[in-house]
Amino acid sequence: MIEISSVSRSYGAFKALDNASLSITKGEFFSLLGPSGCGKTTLLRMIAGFDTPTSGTISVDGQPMDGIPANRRPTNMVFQSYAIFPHLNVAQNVAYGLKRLRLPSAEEKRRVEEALAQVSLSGLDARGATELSGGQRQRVALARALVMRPKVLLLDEPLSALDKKLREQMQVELRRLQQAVGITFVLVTHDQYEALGMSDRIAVMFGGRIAQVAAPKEIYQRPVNRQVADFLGGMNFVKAEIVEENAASITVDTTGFGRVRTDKPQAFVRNGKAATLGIRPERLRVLWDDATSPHEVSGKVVDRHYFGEITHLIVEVPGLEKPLSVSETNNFGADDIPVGAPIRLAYDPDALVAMAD
Ligand SMILES: Nc1ncnc2c1ncn2[C@@H]1O[C@H](COP(=O)(O)OP(=O)(O)OP(=O)(O)O)[C@@H](O)[C@H]1O
Repeated sequence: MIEISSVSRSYGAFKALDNASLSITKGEFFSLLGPSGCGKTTLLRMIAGFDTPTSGTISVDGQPMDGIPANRRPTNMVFQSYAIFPHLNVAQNVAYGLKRLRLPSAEEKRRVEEALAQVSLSGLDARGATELSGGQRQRVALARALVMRPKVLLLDEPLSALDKKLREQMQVELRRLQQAVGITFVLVTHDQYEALGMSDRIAVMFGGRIAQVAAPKEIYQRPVNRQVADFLGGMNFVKAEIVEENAASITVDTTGFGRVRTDKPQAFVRNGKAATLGIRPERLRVLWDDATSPHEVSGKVVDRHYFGEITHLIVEVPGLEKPLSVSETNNFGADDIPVGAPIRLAYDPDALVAMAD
């Protein structure tokens, strides 16, 4: 559907995007995720036609986009700032782009109503654009893009202006909307929860380069390197040495977790013998009383942070350079474990991931 082939974008000597290649499938909800300045907006703008690659090509539906202006592309963009016209009402805002198509007025009205229904704004046609909540403004911006029936909807941090509750609600709605209309969505975000929760696949970017492209679970559980692992949430890193590597798995030696064989993450490229073994804090579980596990480490609680439904325990384990961070639910009383207490932790070997250094 969208083919991005060796695309770079330089501003003077600075490479905002460095040789990015990517295939986005028809009907996919695809996210570009990365920290500020990693080049994700630059890539989105080039798909939209608001910017031009310095080298490389972008095709949509098999058609190269070189030289095709934004308004002639089968794409439509929803901006972070909404860019809603304050002097027009809701229906006029949504109809704005349609004017150029010179549709019969009944047909135009029908399409506006359809788009408003898609974003759950039916009945607000006559409302002034300034008389809307943040969430409603966001919906108008979406309806205005959808009414053009694009093949691809490009969304540049569309939810970043909303407060947390509303943002979470809109994430669910946006995902539902995408599934209902079946249009390919490409979303730019720096919020890992947003990307994990909404996407079919995610491209994680750093410094103008694509580090990993995979489904949310794969990205979260099998990050290719520490940078990706870190960006997607908490991760314990343990020093490791590669003893064997084949097409499907990697075997590493560690202190603390011993010799571990893990599935190989996609696009794993080793750099000598040194590697890192990672385990997410929620994949370490407290072993209570006499419970045992074939896979356990033991240590001492050195700090504790309470977060309502969960507690973060910081556990020093002999032989490990850094204490382990453990995220345990408070169902069983993790919030009552005192600092200084001895503790045993169980883990599933499948939760361990070897990463390139
Ligand atoms: N017109 C421009 N001239 C010079 N540098 C630019 C220009 N546009 C973007 N850049 C630089 O290119 C890099 C990538 O910018 P881009 O907007 O793609 O980042 P981003 O990942 O979307 O970040 P953010 O989340 O902050 O928007 C940044 O370092 C930015 O300063």
